[in-house]
Amino acid sequence: MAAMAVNVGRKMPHVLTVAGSDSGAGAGIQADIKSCGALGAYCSSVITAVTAQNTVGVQGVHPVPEEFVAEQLRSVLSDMSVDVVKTGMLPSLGVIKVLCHSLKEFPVRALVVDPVLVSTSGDMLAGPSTLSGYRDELFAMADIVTPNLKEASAILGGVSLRTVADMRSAAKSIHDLGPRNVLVKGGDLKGSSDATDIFFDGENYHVLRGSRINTRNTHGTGCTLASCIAAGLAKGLPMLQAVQSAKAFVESALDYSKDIIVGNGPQGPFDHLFKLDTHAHNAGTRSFEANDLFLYAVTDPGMNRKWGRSIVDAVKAAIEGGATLIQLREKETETREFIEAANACVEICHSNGVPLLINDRVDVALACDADGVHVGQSDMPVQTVRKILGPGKIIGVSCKTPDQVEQAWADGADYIGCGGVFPTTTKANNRTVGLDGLKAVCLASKLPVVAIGGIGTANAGSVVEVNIPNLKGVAVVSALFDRECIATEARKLKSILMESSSHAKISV
Ligand SMILES: Nc1ncnc2c1ncn2[C@@H]1O[C@H](COP(=O)(O)OP(=O)(O)OP(=O)(O)O)[C@@H](O)[C@H]1O
Ligand SMILES: Cc1ncc(CO)c(N)n1
Ligand SMILES: [Mg+2]
Repeated sequence: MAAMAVNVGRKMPHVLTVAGSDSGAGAGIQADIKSCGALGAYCSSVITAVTAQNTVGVQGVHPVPEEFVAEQLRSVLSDMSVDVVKTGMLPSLGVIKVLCHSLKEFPVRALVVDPVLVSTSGDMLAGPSTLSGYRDELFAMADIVTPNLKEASAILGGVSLRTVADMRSAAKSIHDLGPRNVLVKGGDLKGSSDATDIFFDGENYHVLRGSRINTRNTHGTGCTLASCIAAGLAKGLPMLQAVQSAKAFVESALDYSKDIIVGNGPQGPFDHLFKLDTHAHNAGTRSFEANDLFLYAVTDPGMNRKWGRSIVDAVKAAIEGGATLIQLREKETETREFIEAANACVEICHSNGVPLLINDRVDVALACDADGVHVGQSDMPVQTVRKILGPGKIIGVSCKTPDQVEQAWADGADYIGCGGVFPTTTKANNRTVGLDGLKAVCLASKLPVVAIGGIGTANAGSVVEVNIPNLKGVAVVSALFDRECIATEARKLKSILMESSSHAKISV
């Protein structure tokens, strides 16, 4: 006889969201799944409508037939031990009826109703009959209802809500419609310097104050808040605590994401997964800008020995003279000494806002938390470096040909070092590509390019005059580090680059 499937193990807190899909993924089902995931709850999803939506607005709405919403509800509720149901966009009275029917057949521990009526862009997300469905059917079953100001006003027949006192009386009136708790959200309260919501449990009012984050990235705050409340309840929090922690989550997510750029419209999404390790890692790392390549200084142990300088002193002087990026290229230095110097250089570079890269040695870059690594064609493959360093670090690759450039881009590099442009004594047996080779590489590259090899004050101008937009700078070794005063040479070189680039397209 076949054994019955028996579930032994851990039960995940489980939220079912019954909502619409947002193709832009900042709100709707997508926000709900990300929010629950971020808080450690499992989130299943019954889709009530598919919207064509972005950061500009809602371009189209395609409701899912009511019978098929019913079928999805049955599939999930009959099998998956849902703790809490959270609702978002319910496009018709029919869908509300189907949901109420399913909840009676398969009761859950709590019901969170976000009465989505209009998107922030002003587009209708619910039909005219929906409002009566909420009032007459769903609210009585709800543990909490979370209208924003416009929704609260619509639910109450169009009363105007302009102050926190108005929000209190709205919360009371909506409570009279049957839900156990009401949260009137003040995200849209005009002229408010904080973000105040009113929570009413039928007896007490709680004024929930938050800091207002100054950002355009607020698309989906309402969906996120309601999902976080649902996740909190699924994990066993009492209602007020679930609401308070949900509000704190939204505030942190908005703050973390206040400058992210996704889409060109007036209301961008935010990053629900900001607490992931990968994100924490990125947050501390300065993002790479192509202009960092402008005056790129590469250290050389032989030259430092010759002039009696430490790596750290050489780096300080290069930065003082205006170097925009430092690469430590220490082929012969002992690992212990290399790491000590690299740690000191990271500090100096970061306090001056200059990125520090390590040549070839991924282990040293990790050990000192440098900004990235520069590798040659016979060093560790770029894909492997990327895997080890993660998405936030800078990876540069030396390339001589368009094929190598294409490969570097496909493997996830951030910039190309092209050379030797001119003959050099710094690198033995290195084929010179010339200005023509440099040009071919720049034309083939989707990534920014820095020219390297035999470049100094005498010929830097001719490099700039190659005049291809993604040629972003020159990398130098001897021209700085094999000179008596590094800072003076760096200044001279920088002014030549600036002067030539004011005629060409290369720019700071
Ligand atoms: N700029 C902001 N800074 C901090 N908190 C905010 C901000 N905007 C909204 N909030 C908070 O986010 C939560 C959601 O409120 P909001 O009024 O934005 O909902 P909503 O209009 O339903 O959102 P949407 O429909 O865009 O998903 C509330 O707790 C609110 O106080
Ligand atoms: C699908 C969907 N649900 C809810 C909202 C409210 O933010 C939206 N914009 N889109
Ligand atoms: Mg909303």
